[in-house]
Amino acid sequence: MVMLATVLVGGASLLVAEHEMRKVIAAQEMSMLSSAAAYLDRDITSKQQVLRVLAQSLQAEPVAASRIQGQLELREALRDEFFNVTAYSADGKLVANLQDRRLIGKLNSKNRQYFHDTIAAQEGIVSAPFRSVLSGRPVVAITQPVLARDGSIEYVLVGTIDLQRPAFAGQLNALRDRSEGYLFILTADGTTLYHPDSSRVLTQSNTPGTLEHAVLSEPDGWRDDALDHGEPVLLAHQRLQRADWTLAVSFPIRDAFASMSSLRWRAFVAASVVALVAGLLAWLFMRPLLAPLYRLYGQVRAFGREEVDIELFNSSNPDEFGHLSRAFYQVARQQQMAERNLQRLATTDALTGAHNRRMFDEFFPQALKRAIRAGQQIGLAVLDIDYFKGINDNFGHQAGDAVLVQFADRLRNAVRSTDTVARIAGDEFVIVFEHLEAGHDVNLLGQKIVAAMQAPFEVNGRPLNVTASIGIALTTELPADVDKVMLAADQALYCVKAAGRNGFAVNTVGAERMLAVRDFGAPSKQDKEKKSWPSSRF
Ligand SMILES: Nc1nc2c(ncn2[C@@H]2O[C@H](COP(=O)(O)OP(=O)(O)OP(=O)(O)O)[C@@H](O)[C@H]2O)c(=O)[nH]1
Repeated sequence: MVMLATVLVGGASLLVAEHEMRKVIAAQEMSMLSSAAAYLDRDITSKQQVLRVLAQSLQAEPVAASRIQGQLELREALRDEFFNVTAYSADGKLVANLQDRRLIGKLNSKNRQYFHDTIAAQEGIVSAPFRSVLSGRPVVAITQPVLARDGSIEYVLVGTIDLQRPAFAGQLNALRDRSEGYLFILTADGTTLYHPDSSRVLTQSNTPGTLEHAVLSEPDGWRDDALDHGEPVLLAHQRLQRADWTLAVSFPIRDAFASMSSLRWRAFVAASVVALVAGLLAWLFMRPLLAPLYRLYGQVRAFGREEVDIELFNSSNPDEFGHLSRAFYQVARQQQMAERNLQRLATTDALTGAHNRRMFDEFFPQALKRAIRAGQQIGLAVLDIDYFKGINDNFGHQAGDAVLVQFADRLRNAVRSTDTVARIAGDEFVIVFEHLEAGHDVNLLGQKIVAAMQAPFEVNGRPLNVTASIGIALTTELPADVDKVMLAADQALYCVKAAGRNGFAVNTVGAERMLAVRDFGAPSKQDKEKKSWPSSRF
């Protein structure tokens, strides 16, 4: 992350720097072009001035055509300013030639464009570039008419500039202090007037997509998305004032940013090294800080495998890991309690608080297995409240509920804490007696329960006698299965009911006969009362 961030920030900074650098280079090139354009403007003006002075002197003191050659040769400034200077009569005949007087009278320029333009304009012009008939070199002509006293054109003076003369190119290139890229000059119609590649001079191109078109179609300025022979270049251009020439510079981006590319690479390497070292140091620094987090993670996983207790997370550490551990402790504890609550609701009878049928069905087979492993006897009592329907019918359903609650309480109080009381149906309860030693007097169990019901129950604020029938099964021989134990207890219960209720019977599992039935004999006075409860269904 640190490395990525460093490289991104470094890359973005270099991009911004490159962008700014382009602007700086473009500004430098534009300023150079302005200087070069001003220089050329001054140069053209100065050349025109030299011709104008000559023309004025010829107008002031008219001379014969044959004497003009002498006039030209007298003026040193003409040789300094021009490649050659010629003079033509109004009909185009060569009357003077500074370079070679032998050609006088042998040439006629009346069909040359610059001659026509000068005659038509009646003033000096700067011509389009053309190949000189005299020298065979690419030249530009600067003309100046010499007027007769009547105002007509008597002669035309023509000064030519050799476009490939080292002085011309040298002066321009001297203005540039860069070796990358090159400078070139175009005329308005796309003719190349100057180019370092001399074969390009006098060629014409102005089709869209070319460098020439890019230069001529836009106002003075620069752009950095032009292509010069497929190579991206920064293109700057500026028009002259004295001629319809445009100076332009093509500057290869690759060269311009050669130093930048190497800088970019070095910056990338440096940033990578710095980021690596920083990342390593950060890791070394963070590792001991994060160690408690890894420890906590291991403890949470161990807790998930139920290998450690939840209390392990009740940390007193005042740091972030302590907070995290305690937060986990609280959440896990709440969940544990919610689960326990759910478990309790699922296994408890909502009315009496005794265990319910589901709990009994799970619990009893396990209790049997435990007894088998311990080699102990196990007892199962099935209880049914006598004439309970009559209680509901005569005293109301709420009274029946109150009896059930009190009945369950009395059962729990009558047995040991290791014995389990459950309500398995309306008025049916069971008690599982565990840890019974061999020879245990089971009658005592039945008697204890019967005795617990002796005191009157309290229903609607009034005493009510409630009795129960109890069938007890005892496993004398192990193993014994659940169904057999239940059947033995049910048989015992049936016997008690058949004998008139309010008593208990004990049955051994798998035995042919009943072990004992406690028979209360004739129904007591209370039993008679119960039977006399007014109920059609009773
Ligand atoms: N109040 C109350 N009554 C219930 C509840 N569950 C079941 N009962 C009622 O308990 C009565 C049980 O009736 P029986 O099975 O005929 O038993 P009994 O009247 O005690 O008859 P014996 O067992 O033969 O003495 C039914 O009337 C049920 O409607 C309960 O949660 N609350």
